[in-house]
Amino acid sequence: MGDFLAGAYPWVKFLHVISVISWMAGLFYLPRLYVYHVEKVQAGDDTDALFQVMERRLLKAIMNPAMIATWIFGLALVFTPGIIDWSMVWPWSKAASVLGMTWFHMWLAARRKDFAASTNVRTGRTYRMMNEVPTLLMIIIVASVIVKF
Ligand code: HEM
Repeated sequence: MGDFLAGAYPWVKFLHVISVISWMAGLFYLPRLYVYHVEKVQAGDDTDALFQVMERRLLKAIMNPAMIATWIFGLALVFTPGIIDWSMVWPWSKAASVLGMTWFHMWLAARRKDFAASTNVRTGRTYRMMNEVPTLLMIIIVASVIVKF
C-alpha cells in the first residue's frame, strides 16, 4: 500500500489540489449568495425560489463532492510514506484548520436549510463576517503546507 501511494503521490496531490480549488470556490461564494438572499429577496417570491435552487445546486453538485474528494485525496497523502513528520507544527495547524473548514461547510449547509424553510434569522452582516472564516483558514492551511514550519 505504501509503495503504491508513494508512486501515485504526484497524481494524488494533483487531484487533491483540484478538489481543494473546487471546494474553496463554493465556500467563498455560498455565503455571498446568502448576503444577497437575506438583503435583496422577499421570502416566497420568484427570486427566493431562484436563490434556493442556486444554493442547493452549489452545495450538492459542487461543494459536497469537492469536500469528499479533498478529504479522500488528502488522507491518501497523509498515509503516503515520508510525507508527514508529526513532530513538526504544520501537520497540526493544517489538521485543525481543515476541521474548522469542514465545520464551516456544515454550518453553511444548515443555513441553506433555514433559507429553504424560510426560517433564516441571521443578518447580511453575519454572513459577511462569516465569509472571512474560510479566508483565514485558507491562509493558515497554505502557509502550513508550503512553509512547513
Ligand atoms: C480535508 C482534509 C485535508 C487533508 C487530510 C489534507 C492533507 C494534505 C497532505 C498530507 C498534503 C501533502 C503535503 C506534502 O506533500 O508535503 C497536502 C497538500 C496540499 N494541501 Fe491539503 N489536506 C486537506 C485539505 C486541504 C485544504 C482545505 C486546502 C486548501 C485550503 C489544502 C491545500 C493543500 C495544498 C495547496 C497542498 C500542496 C502543497 C505542496 O505540496 O506544495 N488541503 N494536503
